[in-house]
Amino acid sequence: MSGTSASLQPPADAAKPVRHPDAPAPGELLGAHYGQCFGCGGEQPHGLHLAARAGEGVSITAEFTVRPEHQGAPGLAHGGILATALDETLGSLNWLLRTIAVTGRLETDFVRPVPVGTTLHLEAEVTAVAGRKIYSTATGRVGGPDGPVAVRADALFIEVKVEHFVNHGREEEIQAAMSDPDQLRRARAFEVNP
Ligand SMILES: CCCCCCCCCCCCCCCC(=O)SCCNC(=O)CCNC(=O)[C@H](O)C(C)(C)COP(=O)(O)OP(=O)(O)OC[C@H]1O[C@@H](n2cnc3c(N)ncnc32)[C@H](O)[C@@H]1OP(=O)(O)O
Repeated sequence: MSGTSASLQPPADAAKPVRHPDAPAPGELLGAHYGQCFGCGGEQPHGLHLAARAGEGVSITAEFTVRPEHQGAPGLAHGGILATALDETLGSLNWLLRTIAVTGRLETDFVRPVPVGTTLHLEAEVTAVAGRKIYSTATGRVGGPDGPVAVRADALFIEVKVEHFVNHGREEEIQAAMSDPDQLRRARAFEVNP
């Protein structure tokens, strides 16, 4: 079964997304926005280590290989992990808009089981923007970028100020992120939404 709830339908006056002039070029790897991020961080041993690449327009491609620590049923990826991979890919789109945003709603269809060892080929794009609301959609395919769809999602991200993280995040991680020597990650965290 698939379908999208009313809150994921952009309003009639929604705008087309506009790629930021300083967005990474198509084909360029985005890198992690935070080393400890479970989705993309390289310092997170059990994380997904998802590698996202800028596409044309406001689109992203990404890959994630299911490891044994990502199982739900024996030999199969946990559904929540697959939803995380979709969420992370969708979240990466916001860097192409140069907007900081968090997931408000994520609706996921699980179409096929995904065995351990499989590489999930993800594709996501922003479909519309209405004020602070960013509407986007993603698929994850198996067997190659043109293989059958195993998972798909529609999402609503909401633009936030950096204070969202500073006010709600645990102090020690916020301080560490603020002094991250990686200039690009600092820029993604602090300069996109002054
Ligand atoms: C110092 C270190 C910095 C680090 C910098 C890092 C930067 C890069 C980090 C990115 C990280 C990526 C990782 C992957 C993406 C996550 O996983 S993000 C984590 C998961 N998400 C969250 O934790 C969000 C938790 N929720 C919230 O904080 C609040 O509910 C929100 C989403 C900010 C919204 O609250 P709000 O700002 O008060 O906005 P609100 O007025 O309620 O809603 C605004 C509009 O959105 C609509 N809306 C809000 N929620 C929903 C919903 N669930 N369903 C439908 N509509 C909704 C409202 O109806 C409203 O619509 P309009 O009335 O304007 O038409």
